[in-house]
Amino acid sequence: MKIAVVFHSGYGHTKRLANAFFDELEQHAAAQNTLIEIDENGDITDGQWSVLDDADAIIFGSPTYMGMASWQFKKFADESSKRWFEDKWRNKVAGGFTNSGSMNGDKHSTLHYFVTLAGQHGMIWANMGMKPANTNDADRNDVNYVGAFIGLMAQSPIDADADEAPCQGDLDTAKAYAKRVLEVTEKWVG
Ligand SMILES: Cc1cc2nc3c(=O)[nH]c(=O)nc-3n(C[C@H](O)[C@H](O)[C@H](O)COP(=O)(O)O)c2cc1C
Repeated sequence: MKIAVVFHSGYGHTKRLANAFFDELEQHAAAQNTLIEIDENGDITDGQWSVLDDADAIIFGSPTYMGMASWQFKKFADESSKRWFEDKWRNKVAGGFTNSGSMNGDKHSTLHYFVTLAGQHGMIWANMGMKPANTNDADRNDVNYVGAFIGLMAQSPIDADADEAPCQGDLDTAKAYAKRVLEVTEKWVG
């Protein structure tokens, strides 16, 4: 099972989330994983494109900026059109995560964009497969306190450093989502 995580992070908070997700993938012997960071110019290397082409699952990640994925992620997504022409990513598993300053912050637009991107490539979307923590007893550090079903959402206060946000609950949610991606990929790849 080959799982690739490709993400952008302007200031390190989304990278902290990506690292938590990736660390959980690495706990599973059956998975061969690669973490790919889109650089400040919106680029990845030819070797990294090859890793994506060879993967069974590709997980997209970006901060939410002005209600959408960052322009660097969008540049990467536009570049992926070269794969679209050849159906290179067809039937790979896809998933995605985003992080933003507000609890809501229009993160849904970013995840929806990832779902659309995955659909254009003919990929199979892996949702969260877990309940939100939304009762009276719920705590900010509970798994899926931000409460998304479609993909992973995290929140980082805008004045928090990247070594303190997203909070542990969101990092635990990233780990739970990594398990979900492993489960879906294993079933799909067989
Ligand atoms: C250009 C820009 C636009 C932003 N737009 C939003 C937004 O639409 N919604 C939101 O909740 N936070 C927004 N934020 C806050 C970031 O999402 C937040 O600081 C996030 O943790 C940044 O992640 P990063 O460190 O991976 O870049 C914005 C920040 C920047 C710099």
